[in-house]
Amino acid sequence: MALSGAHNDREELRIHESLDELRTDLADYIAQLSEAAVKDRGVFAIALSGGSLIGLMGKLCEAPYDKTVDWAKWYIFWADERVVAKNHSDSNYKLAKDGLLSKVPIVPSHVHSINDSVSAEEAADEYMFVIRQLVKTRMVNVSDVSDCPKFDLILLGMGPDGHIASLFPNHSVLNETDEWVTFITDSPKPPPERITFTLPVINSASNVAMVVTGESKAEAVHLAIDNVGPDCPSLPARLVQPTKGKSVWFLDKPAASKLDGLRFSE
Ligand SMILES: O=C1O[C@H](COP(=O)(O)O)[C@@H](O)[C@H](O)[C@H]1O
Repeated sequence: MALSGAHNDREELRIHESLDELRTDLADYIAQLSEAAVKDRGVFAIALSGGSLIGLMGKLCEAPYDKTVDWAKWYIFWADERVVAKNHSDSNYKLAKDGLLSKVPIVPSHVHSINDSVSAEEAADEYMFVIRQLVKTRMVNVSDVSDCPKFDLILLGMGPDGHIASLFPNHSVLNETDEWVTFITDSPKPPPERITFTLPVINSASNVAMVVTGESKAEAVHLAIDNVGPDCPSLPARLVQPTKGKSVWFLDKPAASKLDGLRFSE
């Protein structure tokens, strides 16, 4: 690892020499959290995002993880989803199914994707209902601070504009505090209709991982982590601050290249 450190006892920064090294560290991290949650509660409730994240999780399909992870105990959700058919190339579900879920022995009934045959608003409402039922049975834990679901792990990517899940900069969706899951119909990044976990749910998780690679994201990483400028408080990535949980940034060197105080020797 090029560098590993902590801003405070709840926020960790892991900067990797190579994507291969990042992939291995990410797989180790997820496997360890899965093992701990299964030991503690008998299940592991994990929420995925779309985009580059799924490719970076690829090592989980390989030895030793394919055999050592207790896949039957995984309950899978999406922190955000595009409102398109499940077989559409824009679907975050399809991305995860093709790249991960079809390659490991996940229980199909534990995979909680959105209803793709209703409107964005209805899909968000239905998804919240599904999560509510699983909170009642404690398949998903509940936060004692916010009464929100407390996922064991929420995995987030970040766009070059600093968006996470489908929470975009300066969008009114950032102010949603009543709902666990909400919808937008005007995403600046296509496709326009999406559903997304809200900030209170993300910040209620036990663990949040932000997995970000590439130079195009270096400026947003700098703004989010170095907390620069009071004028950009609505940068979504900056608003990820788990109330009681822990957050870890997984970065490669290009994504970390604009962080204050970091100079890498080649
Ligand atoms: O649209 C989305 O973008 C973000 C970031 O994607 P990336 O390809 O730049 O990593 C992703 O995290 C989110 O789930 C997705 O819907």
